[in-house]
Amino acid sequence: MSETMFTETMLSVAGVSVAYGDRTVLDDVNLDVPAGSITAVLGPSGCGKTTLLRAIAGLEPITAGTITIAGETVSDDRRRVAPEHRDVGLVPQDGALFPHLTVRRNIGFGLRSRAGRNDRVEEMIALVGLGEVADRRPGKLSGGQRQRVALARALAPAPALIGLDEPFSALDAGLRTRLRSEVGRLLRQYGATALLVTHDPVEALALADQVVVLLDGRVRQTGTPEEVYVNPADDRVGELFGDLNRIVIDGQVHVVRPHEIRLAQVDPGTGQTLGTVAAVEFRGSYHSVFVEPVGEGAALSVVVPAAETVPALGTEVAVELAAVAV
Ligand SMILES: Nc1ncnc2c1ncn2[C@@H]1O[C@H](COP(=O)(O)OP(=O)(O)OP(=O)(O)O)[C@@H](O)[C@H]1O
Repeated sequence: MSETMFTETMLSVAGVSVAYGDRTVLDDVNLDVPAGSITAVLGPSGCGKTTLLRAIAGLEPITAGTITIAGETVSDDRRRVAPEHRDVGLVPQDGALFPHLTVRRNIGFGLRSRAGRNDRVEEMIALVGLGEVADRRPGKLSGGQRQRVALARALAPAPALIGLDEPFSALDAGLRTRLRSEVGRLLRQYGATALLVTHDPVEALALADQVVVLLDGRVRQTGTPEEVYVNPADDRVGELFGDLNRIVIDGQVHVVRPHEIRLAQVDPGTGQTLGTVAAVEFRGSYHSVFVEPVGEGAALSVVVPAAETVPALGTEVAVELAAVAV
């Protein structure tokens, strides 16, 4: 966890399974979300992320296990509390706003009691910074504005838990990054407890206190962003976060990230790992350089900052661990 100490568990998913017909899509899933924190469920398409969120929201029956929200058991083998009584706010993938209602009325939609409704709506509009477009309908908003309305609508009733389903996937790259940090800031400012499901490792690492890696309907690893990135439970988890290199130094195999190795001048007789530059891809602030090792092994992926010179294709280079390099 980050600096904050989380004590109360706001969401507990214990031994939960879900099946569609005779096909099990969630198998004995366990996760706890501490109050006031953000947990990301990360996994590739089809691993069961949306199903998990739907089960938590009460939209999907479970076949085994228990779901507890704010101390109340909402799903187990005997009971399934209706979605509207679960105290969960959902931000679906496409925002799912009501097209015929203004921003203001969309945000106020889930507020049952009239008392204080207007004040609450204005508070939410201010929180997400949509004052200037509050009387527009969703069709007249940008994608980023629509997602902020969806977030405000989910937050308005002050639910125990906010569930976000790939909330940035429909947005272009620049807006995605901007909105991601903005939503992270809003959730923290608000003290919300959130479960974010995503296939995007950057999103999970950037936003979450805790990352739960879901593969084929099973939790493969749970940890802080640093833990799952630096010490993946196995290769499949490691590969979710991008290139993994296996580099042999003095007969020992090191499994390292691209930024943990670097290119060096070939120094004969030193037992370096040698290879030739097989491909170079420009990635904006850095180049990804792929080195085909001499002898066996897959190409090594090395990060070279854009300000540094990139060797030409075919150049013979040495690859060494950045940590031991001098
Ligand atoms: N209503 C349904 N009936 C039958 N199978 C379903 C149903 N909904 C989802 N599935 C299947 O269950 C599996 C998990 O789907 P789910 O949508 O939860 O995955 P996901 O990780 O959210 O994927 P994506 O990121 O593509 O949305 C998939 O194989 C999917 O095809």
